[in-house]
Amino acid sequence: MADETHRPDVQDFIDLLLDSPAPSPALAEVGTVATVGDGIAVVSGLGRALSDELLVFASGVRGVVLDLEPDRLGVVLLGPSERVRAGEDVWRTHKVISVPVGPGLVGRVVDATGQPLDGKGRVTAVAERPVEARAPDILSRGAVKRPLATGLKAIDAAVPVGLGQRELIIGDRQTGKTSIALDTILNQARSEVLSIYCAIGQRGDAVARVIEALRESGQLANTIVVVAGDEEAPGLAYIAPYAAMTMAEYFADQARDVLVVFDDLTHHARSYRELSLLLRRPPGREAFPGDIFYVHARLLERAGQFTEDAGGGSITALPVVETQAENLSAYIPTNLISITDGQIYLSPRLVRKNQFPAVDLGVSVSRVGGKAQHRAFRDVAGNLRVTLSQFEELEDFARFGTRLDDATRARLSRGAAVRAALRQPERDPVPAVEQLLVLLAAMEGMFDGLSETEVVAAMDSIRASVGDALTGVATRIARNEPLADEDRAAILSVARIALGNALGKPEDGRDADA
Ligand SMILES: Nc1ncnc2c1ncn2[C@@H]1O[C@H](COP(=O)(O)OP(=O)(O)OP(=O)(O)O)[C@@H](O)[C@H]1O
Repeated sequence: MADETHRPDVQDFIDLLLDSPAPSPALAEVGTVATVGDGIAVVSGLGRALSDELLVFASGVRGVVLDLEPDRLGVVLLGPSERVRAGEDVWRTHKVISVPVGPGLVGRVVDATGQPLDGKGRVTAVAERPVEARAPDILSRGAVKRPLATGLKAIDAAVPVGLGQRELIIGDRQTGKTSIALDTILNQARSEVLSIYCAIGQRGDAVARVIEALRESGQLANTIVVVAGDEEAPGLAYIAPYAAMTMAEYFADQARDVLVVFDDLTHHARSYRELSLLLRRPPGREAFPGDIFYVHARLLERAGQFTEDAGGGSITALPVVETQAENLSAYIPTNLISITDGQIYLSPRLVRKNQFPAVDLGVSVSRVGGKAQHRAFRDVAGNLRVTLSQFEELEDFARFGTRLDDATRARLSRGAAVRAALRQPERDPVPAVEQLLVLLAAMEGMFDGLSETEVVAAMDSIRASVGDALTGVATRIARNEPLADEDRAAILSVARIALGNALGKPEDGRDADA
């Protein structure tokens, strides 16, 4: 009897269900870590996860799905793998890996996920955008026709770079690759171009030096620094350049010109190779996975000059790649040479001669920049390459102690003077007018026969003498007009006086000597 009185009536049960708050179904897809190590985790039980989806581990580490297989996921970790344990839970986020974008990033040092590394507090973002994006189509692209001034005589005169171009900086270790990229960023203090420096797999002290140089010059305020160091998870190094490109795209959409430096893609390729081998993808040439070309092509294809309809901005990419023993035909360098619109090759031979920047003009080329070069430069620098290549040939020949005729000797002395004029210390980008003055003076033979110290003194004096006399020339250069004969004459007369002052002799002192 007692049992019967306590048995809940079916109607009561239904009433209870109806009175209770409506059940809210929540979809929690949880998987488990099967194995973990070296920046990779294999996760099971998340059969519906998508490629590039962000996953969150119970330990707080995040990861990106790179491999989709029926019974397991290959996940690249974006944090230390030591924190992740086999057997721990993993959740789907239903989001692809994204980074914050917006003006709040300018002047900041952030990691590959956009989190601050400079201790200046949270980054204020306008939005979050996926790190992977489709490259703009052909109709959204315009011609590269505006110059990007690097402030380096050897580059602006002979291997000019245009806004929206992809120019590779290539060379052996310690040939000055980073210095060229950094000087180009420093020179943007004279322009409206916004810079992004993306350090991939570099030692902390090397990155700290770059940040210090940017801070000292005040250019950090106009630059975003994205860092994925060599001590961090290889997954961060892998996504860093894509994250930097996403940040650049935000500004290009607002019609801004952006310069992005990837320093360097050799480390990027190595990180991707490491991840791919750990994920047991089949290795190809030099053990790189088969899609390594696509990895770099889809990154650099996102750069360009865009039409008004597509935002009107531009993204100029300066990827850096390291060669070994000057082998330009190694796998990653040849891939990048074929993806980019030209390369600036830095030669150890010139480094040994203390010729900095060590740009080898015989091997360097700019496939589109010539159209973007200032017209004034085209006039002056047209013969530069020829003069230098003839000089280098003769220089080798003259080493045998052959007796030389006067014409050959004159050519040698002109070549040596022009090469000396291309020298430039680090962190000292030169404005266009000053470059023109120095190059015109050298090409006209004003430095012939001078010692190296004399050429340096002469160049300093010439640069210091750019004043009111040349304002007209400066304006015409800025307006991209060619040099008139009067301009050349004005430049040469200013240069001649400056040269006389530098050598302690009025006018051209060498005549007085004779
Ligand atoms: N214009 C210059 N004048 C004098 N020295 C320079 C110049 N440019 C670079 N150097 C020197 O050359 C060395 C190498 O420079 P840098 O670090 O830029 O080369 P890198 O090729 O990027 O090196 P890494 O292989 O380590 O990446 C540095 O000691 C630097 O001070």
